[in-house]
This record gives sequence, structure tokens and C-alpha cells, in this order.
Amino acid sequence: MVLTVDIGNTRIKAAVFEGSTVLGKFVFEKNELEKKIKKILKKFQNCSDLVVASVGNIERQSFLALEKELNIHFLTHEDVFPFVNKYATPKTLGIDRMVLAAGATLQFPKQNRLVIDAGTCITYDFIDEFDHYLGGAISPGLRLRYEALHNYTARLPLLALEDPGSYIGNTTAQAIHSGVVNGFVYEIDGFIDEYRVRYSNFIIILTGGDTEFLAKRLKNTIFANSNFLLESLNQTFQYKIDND
Ligand SMILES: Nc1ncnc2c1ncn2[C@@H]1O[C@H](COP(=O)(O)OP(=O)(O)O)[C@@H](O)[C@H]1O
Ligand SMILES: CC(C)(COP(=O)(O)O)[C@@H](O)C(=O)NCCC(=O)O
Ligand SMILES: [K+]
Repeated sequence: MVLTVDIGNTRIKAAVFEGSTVLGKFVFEKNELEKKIKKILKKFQNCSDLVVASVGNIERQSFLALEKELNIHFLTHEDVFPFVNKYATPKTLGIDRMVLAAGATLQFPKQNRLVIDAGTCITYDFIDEFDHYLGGAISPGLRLRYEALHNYTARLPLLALEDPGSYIGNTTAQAIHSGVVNGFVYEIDGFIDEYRVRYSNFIIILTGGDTEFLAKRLKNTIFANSNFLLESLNQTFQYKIDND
């Protein structure tokens, strides 16, 4: 059994895999890391490996205490990945994006793939049919947009996510919801349309905390899978074992 852990900038997601089957999935806050991991390992005592991708402020050292219990794999740029990295600054590429690209490459062979991760940030990652990772984009995520409007103005309230009634918001609240939610959806559909100009065929994988909210609002056809990063972590680990 393998325990995969995805440490994002907002939350931690974890899943236990037996082969490619998910036996359990967990979401928790960063201050609960140790407590929750111990609880998961108590429940799934056959876990032999722990695989971590962290873009948050949690480092390798946080897992050292567990080394007696199981093998720790804290993924970095030094690991083997199933694509050719064409990013001009490969060392600054987020490890989460590398894992997503690995999952897309392994799960959808020999085709162009666009991975969209709607988390704290929205990340776009494109891997072409020759398994070249080309790059993509980083923009503020849904919750971050609401928070940024509030934090960097004097008069805008902090609102909780709500469906905008119309794109013409006629109150402050409705104008914010329209700007944030519609802007988010238009941006993603706009990026997809732009990729389509250059690549006639590609598959689109949508993941991240806002997957469900977003999936039904996009005009483009996508594979929506909020577990894609955790599944990709499991696949990246299997790939590492086979190719190291
Ligand atoms: N309980 C929750 N706490 C925080 N964000 C949530 C929650 N449920 C859904 N979200 C949405 O998930 C997004 C963060 O996604 P997530 O994948 O958890 O981020 P990260 O991987 O960067 O930590 C936010 O934009 C927010 O709208
Ligand atoms: C862009 C990110 C902040 C996204 O993080 P997330 O939204 O998943 O929490 C992360 O992938 C990161 O820190 N990237 C480094 C810069 C880069 O990928 O080029
Ligand atoms: K992201």
C-alpha cells in the first residue's frame, strides 16, 4: 500500500492506494499534518511507502520521524519523470505541476494534453504528443480572487463563493460574484480556445479544489477528476520504481 500526500498552498490532500485502487481519501489543514498522517497509518497498517509532493511551506524534515515505519519519497526535480521538460527554468517548476504532467503523460499516452488545476492558483500545463512538457500559465484561483479584491481595496467585502445571477451585477455583491466567478470561467474557456487554435486535438484534464464547481460551467468538454493529482502521485511513484 502507498500513502500519497499532496501539500498545496491551501490544504493537504492524501490518499491510500493498493495498486491503482483508492482505499481512502483525506483532506486536512497544514497544522494537522502529523496527527492525521499517524491516524491514516494506524488505519492502513500495510502502508509501505509514503509519497509526497509539497508546494506549501512543509519540507522533507516534517516526515523524518516516520522513516522508521515506512519509506519516505519526498519528490523533487531530481526524480525521474516520464516527459522531457522544456520549461526554461526547470528547477523553479512546481513539483505539483510536474506530477500532474507525469500523470497526464502516463494515463493518456501519445496525445496532446492540457492539465488545468483549479486550486489556490489555477495552473495550466501542456504536454504534447511527443511527451514534451512545454509549460502553461499560473493565475489566481477562485478563493484567491475573492480574497485579493477584499485585501487590496478599502470598500470591497470578503464574500463566500456564490453563483452570479447575471454577468451584469447590479449590487456590489453581485458585481463581485460576476467578476470573480464569470472571470474565472471565461479565463479557462478562453485559454482552452487559444490552445485549440494551435493544436487541433488535445485532451483536457481538470482537477483541484474547484473542479466540481467549475466542471459544469465550462463550455468545453473536459475530464473532471478532483483526485487526479493524488492518482498521478501514485503513478509517478510506480514509474520511479520501474525506471530508477
Ligand atoms: N473546505 C475548503 N477549504 C478551502 N478551499 C476550498 C474548500 N472547498 C473547496 N475549496 C476551493 O478549493 C480551492 C483550493 O483548492 P485546493 O486544491 O485545496 O488548493 P491547493 O492544492 O492549492 O491547496 C479554493 O479556490 C476554494 O474555492
Ligand atoms: C503555481 C503554484 C503556486 C500552484 O500551487 P497550488 O495552487 O497548487 O497550491 C505551484 O505550482 C508553485 O509554487 N510553482 C512554482 C512556479 C512554477 O511552477 O513555475
Ligand atoms: K494549482
